[in-house]
Amino acid sequence: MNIEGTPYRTIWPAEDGVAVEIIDQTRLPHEFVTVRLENLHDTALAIRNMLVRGAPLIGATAAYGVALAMSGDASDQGLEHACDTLAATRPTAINLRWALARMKNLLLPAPASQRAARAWKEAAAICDEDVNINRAIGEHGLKLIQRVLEAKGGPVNILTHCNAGWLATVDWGTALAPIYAASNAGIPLHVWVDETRPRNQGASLTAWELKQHGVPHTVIADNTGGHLMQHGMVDMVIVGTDRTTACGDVCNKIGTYLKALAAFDNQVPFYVALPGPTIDWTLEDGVRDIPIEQRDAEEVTRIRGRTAEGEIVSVILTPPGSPAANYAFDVTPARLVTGLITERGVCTASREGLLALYPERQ
Ligand SMILES: CSC[C@@H](O)[C@@H](O)C(=O)COP(=O)(O)O
Repeated sequence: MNIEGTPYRTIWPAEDGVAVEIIDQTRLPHEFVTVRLENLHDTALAIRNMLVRGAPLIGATAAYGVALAMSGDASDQGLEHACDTLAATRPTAINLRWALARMKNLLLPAPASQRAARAWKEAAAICDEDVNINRAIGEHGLKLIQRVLEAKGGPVNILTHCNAGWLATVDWGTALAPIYAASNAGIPLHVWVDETRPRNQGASLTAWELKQHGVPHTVIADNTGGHLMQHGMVDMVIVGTDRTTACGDVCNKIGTYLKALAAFDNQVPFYVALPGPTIDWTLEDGVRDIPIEQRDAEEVTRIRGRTAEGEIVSVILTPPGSPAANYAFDVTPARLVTGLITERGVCTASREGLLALYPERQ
């Protein structure tokens, strides 16, 4: 992705080779700031405080966190400590655990003297794989968008929730990858961007990305999607996911389930784009089994933005003393999902559908 003409990924090793650099996503869309992560502590804080977020990027960052930790203490205890610390940062996105398991399986049998070098190489490989996976998701999703174009003409109106774009991954994104592929192919399209309270990843991040790429879009309040669907103003929904079960239940940013219900009621196709590492093959029933992160109530009671004078401030929305709850994710049952867009193709949201694409998981 190009930012003002400069190609960027969301995470990269620093030039001096002893740190990692990220884009601080808490500062967007008002300021573009990069931050150096120097050690395990910095990395864990960056994930927990959501300087980096989005399931695939959390996984990639955790892999680099292990590499940074190995550069300091490459003992067995050092490795255990790094993996435990990073695993405790956020509970829902399975990519975090997937990346840590991959690093641990690689590093544990290796001599301590070789662990740091191997960890840096593996973290870079995870990042490169993520980019290739997302590019492939884009190509498969593009065909779905092309079909809508052929059926009804343009522009194709796509609704998305949260940010599952290049900022949520190393590059390209998952839900936004087909949109970028379609835009690059010259397909006329328009994206409805759910603001995605409480942290506003849609209004702050998705809108910013789409603007950088020149994709026409409109930010809407979270409750608007149902109305638009009733009036034929949404041709398809594409969202990302933080964890999808082996049976195709999809966990994603809070509010996704309500969009799926509205889409189902209005016969609007509801697609979920995901890389293989987001599938949790150990779980079946997503509503019952996926741990849902609960974050600080202040994310609900306050809102952050820029004043007319250019100052970035946080203001209070609620009466003093009103309690608030902040469930960060919800689960959309497979029966509401039209299809899963993966790097290996599109399948039904079902065990059979997923196994047809990932037969090695039989
Ligand atoms: C490609 S990212 C898919 C999901 O991670 C995304 O939709 C999402 O819910 C992100 O949540 P966040 O809390 O911002 O990390």
